[in-house]
Amino acid sequence: MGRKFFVGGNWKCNGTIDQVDKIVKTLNEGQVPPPDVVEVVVSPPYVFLPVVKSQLRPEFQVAAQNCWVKKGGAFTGEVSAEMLVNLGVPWVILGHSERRALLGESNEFVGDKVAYALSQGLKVIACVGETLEQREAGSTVDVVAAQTKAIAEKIKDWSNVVVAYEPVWAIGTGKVATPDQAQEVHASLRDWLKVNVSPEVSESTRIIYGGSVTAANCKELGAKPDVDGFLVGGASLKPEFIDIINAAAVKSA
Ligand SMILES: O=C(CO)COP(=O)(O)O
Repeated sequence: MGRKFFVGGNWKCNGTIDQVDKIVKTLNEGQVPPPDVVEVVVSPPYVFLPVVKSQLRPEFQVAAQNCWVKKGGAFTGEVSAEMLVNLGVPWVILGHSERRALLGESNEFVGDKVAYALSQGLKVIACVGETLEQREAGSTVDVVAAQTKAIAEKIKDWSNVVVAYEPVWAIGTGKVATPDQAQEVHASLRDWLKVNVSPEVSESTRIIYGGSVTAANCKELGAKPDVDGFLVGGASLKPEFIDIINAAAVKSA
């Protein structure tokens, strides 16, 4: 079995209820390939999760953008994995570079979060990626390997994990990685999984690309053999997200 194409929309900290209604309407009306060809997951801010989940076409799923590292309790401002499960939210994005950089989430903390979320039955989109300085210093492969290792040390079962390679310099900048740059890192991540986890996990785990993905660049990126889909930021708030979902056709063609 091949890896099913995966398209995630990370809305980040954006939207009003009126805008959310509009985006959901656009998603619900869009022509997209069937669910056996592409898995679509949209990630609104927490406060909009219930309304999006209740209004979204049933074959699209929702994800939270974060969750707490362990069981809920006296952790003001946090949302626990248990709460997401309780609301029927199947997915969570963890380790996004904005949280790593702005909120100081370390590799180890992200590994703990991934392990806890999986233990509660959530599926995880785990983000890795290098900064511009790290790329220029030639350490891209080492950086993403270290981020992946911190997760691999804490989990055994990868079947509910999607890895999102999101180079920090490409996020929100309009500076997309070239298809070859993306393929190179995706292949190195897949090789890392093969050597350090197992050939089966390497073969079956989806590695998706994020960073300035648009309708204009998604087909070329998605055609690369180790690019199994996308995690889309800015363009996931726009009608072009439907075109990006349709890039799944490059794999099923
Ligand atoms: O961070 C991202 C998705 O998680 C990518 O954001 P942009 O698509 O806006 O560059």
